[in-house]
Amino acid sequence: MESTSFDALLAASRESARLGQHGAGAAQAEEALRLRSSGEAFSLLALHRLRLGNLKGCLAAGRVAAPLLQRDGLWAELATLEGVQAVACLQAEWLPQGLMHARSAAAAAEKAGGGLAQAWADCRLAQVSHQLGEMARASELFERAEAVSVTLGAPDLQFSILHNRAWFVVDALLSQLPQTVEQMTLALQRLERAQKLAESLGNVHSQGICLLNRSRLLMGLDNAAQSQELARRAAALGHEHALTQLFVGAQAVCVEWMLRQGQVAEALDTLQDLSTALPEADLIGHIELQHLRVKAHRQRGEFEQALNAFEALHALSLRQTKARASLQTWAVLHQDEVEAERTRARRAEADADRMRGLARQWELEAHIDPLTGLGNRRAMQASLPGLLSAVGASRQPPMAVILDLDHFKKINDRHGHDVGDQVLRTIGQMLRTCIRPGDLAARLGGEEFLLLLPDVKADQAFALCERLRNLIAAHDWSVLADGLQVTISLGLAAVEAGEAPWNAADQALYRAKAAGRNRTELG
Ligand SMILES: Nc1nc2c(ncn2[C@@H]2O[C@H](COP(=O)(O)OP(=O)(O)OP(=O)(O)O)[C@@H](O)[C@H]2O)c(=O)[nH]1
Repeated sequence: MESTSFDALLAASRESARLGQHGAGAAQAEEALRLRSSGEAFSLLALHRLRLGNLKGCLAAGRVAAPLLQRDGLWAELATLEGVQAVACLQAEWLPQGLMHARSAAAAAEKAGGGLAQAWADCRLAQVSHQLGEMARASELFERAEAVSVTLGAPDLQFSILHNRAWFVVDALLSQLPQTVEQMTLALQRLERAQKLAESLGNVHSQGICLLNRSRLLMGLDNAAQSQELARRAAALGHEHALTQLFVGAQAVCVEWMLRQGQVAEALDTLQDLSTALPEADLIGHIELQHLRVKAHRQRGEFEQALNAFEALHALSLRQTKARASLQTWAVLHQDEVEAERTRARRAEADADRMRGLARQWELEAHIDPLTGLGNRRAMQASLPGLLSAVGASRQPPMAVILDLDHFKKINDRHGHDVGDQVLRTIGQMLRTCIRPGDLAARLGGEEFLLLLPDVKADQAFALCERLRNLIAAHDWSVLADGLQVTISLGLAAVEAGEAPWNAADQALYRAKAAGRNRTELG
């Protein structure tokens, strides 16, 4: 039950990742982790948190996930996770760690084997290389990864490569670095291709960021009308799927357009609404809005307000620098926290293992007769549907044999209860050795045993009964007690569908007892 809901939550979180619905995906991964500690669930959580802009949370989940995936030899999953962490480090401008994670991704991908994991790792390494200013290396890696993604038909990887290559141009544009028309046009083409892939994948997050970045590039190329159209579509997607960063980014493009149109009052009103909507922690978003506010006041000649806005912008930038610096030291400072999380994860897993072990043992005990080690009545009832469904092929119902010790009360009375127990145990062993691998033997209770024999004709089953009866009668029981003799009576009949599947065998046994015992009767 628990494992079913865990598996379902994990699958749902994976599906949310595929569809770019990261708010829901993070909640599903967290819910799954409440049931069981799992490298895959932590890894999904890291991905969702990255997409939601929670970089610290992403890295925290990643640090717990990595050793679990490594322990289980899930190299492809580990490569993906390392790639996600590399991207988180890049977003925090923590390049050395980004490089480390990208290299770990490549190492894990090599262990995983197969071109796809390696191509993803190349893509991550390319992103880091670009950020480090190694443009030629970045292009080479991107091209190698792209060739693999096309050959293997991996549209999500293709999307990532196209989008990342275009993003470098958009990023430079946002940082007010001049870009050539050729660079912007090429980036736009890549994003158009990426957009088609995102649509075919049905991933709303990917579609949204494509629309947004296309609208930013179009603004850079002074194609305002089309830029507005795309920004509005991106904002609608962001609003519909609670992707706040997307929504605010797209609205910021609209504000930019209002400013170009001279609609300054409207632009300032919209900026106010956006600041309220954006979570305080989203510094990048607030900085973008504040940039626009400075621009708006300057445009209207409100230099004092522009100066105030600029000071606020400066304060935000300072906070961002501090946040980035603190994120860089965070991993070191919070080593204890991470360790505690790991210990908790290990303990939860050990607890879950123990509970699973106990459950298995209880399940087993509930079906086993402790005296003989044979199955009990419950075990027989549980295996009956399987036996009967196999009947279809052979068209022959299993034979049931009920076997009962003769005058067992006298044995107990004369030789003691312990000897009686020994007799029952010995009979259990004899039954076990006499039946074929597909046959079932159980102790129904007291001195009564049941055999279920699939794929056997009545005369063969009768012969087995007689062999057993003679074996038991001829056995040297005196090793257990002086003068001890044991015989059995057997009733044999085909298993019947319905409430009392071995009723006919029971009736036959009754006749065997009535006819003088130590004999087999066929029902
Ligand atoms: N030693 C021992 N005796 C048991 C166990 N379970 C049931 N018995 C005894 O088995 C005896 C069964 O007696 P009855 O039902 O009269 O049957 P019987 O003496 O074998 O007579 P028939 O079946 O008519 O031949 C009772 O005395 C029970 O106490 C057990 O686990 N160990």
